[in-house]
Amino acid sequence: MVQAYIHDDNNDIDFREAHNSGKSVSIEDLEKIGVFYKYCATVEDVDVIAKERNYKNRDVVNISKESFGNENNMMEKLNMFYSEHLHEDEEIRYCLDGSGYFDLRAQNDTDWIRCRVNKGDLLVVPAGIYHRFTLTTENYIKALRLFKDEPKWNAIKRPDGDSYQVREEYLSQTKA
Ligand SMILES: CSCCC(=O)C(=O)O
Ligand SMILES: [Fe+2]
Repeated sequence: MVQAYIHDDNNDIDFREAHNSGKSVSIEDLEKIGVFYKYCATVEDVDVIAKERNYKNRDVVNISKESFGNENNMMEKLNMFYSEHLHEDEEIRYCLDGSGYFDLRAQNDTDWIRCRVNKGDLLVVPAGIYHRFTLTTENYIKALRLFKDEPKWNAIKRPDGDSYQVREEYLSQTKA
């Protein structure tokens, strides 16, 4: 089950630590910022949602020291995922094993909402939301990435994303 809360914004400790401020965030609050969450016990459960939401393609990513050869290569990748960005498509991730944190900008565009995903958690991050990703201190995730069309990963960093239509559409759909 996803665990969501306001990030403590303490940049003095590793971004893979929990950073739990103690202010919890509900699934309903996640829905208000356009995020879809569902616990799926099996990949067959994911297939049902993929059919409903017309996700036609998928691949698997494995992020760990072993999959990137060494700690430095892994950290380089983590630093890329951790820089605030948005996508023009949904970011659809199902945790097959391990764990990770998806940080999502709250409606106030100031707080980070941290979502910890573990095995079985399906999270859909909407197009146009600023977000970032990191591993937990477990340093390992294996995730299914689903796509509406061809698999692609095009991250648009802040503030470049501000001028994108998908950003304006996201803001108009989720304004408080
Ligand atoms: C677990 S996939 C890594 C996260 C990602 O693809 C992203 O933040 O865009
Ligand atoms: Fe992303």
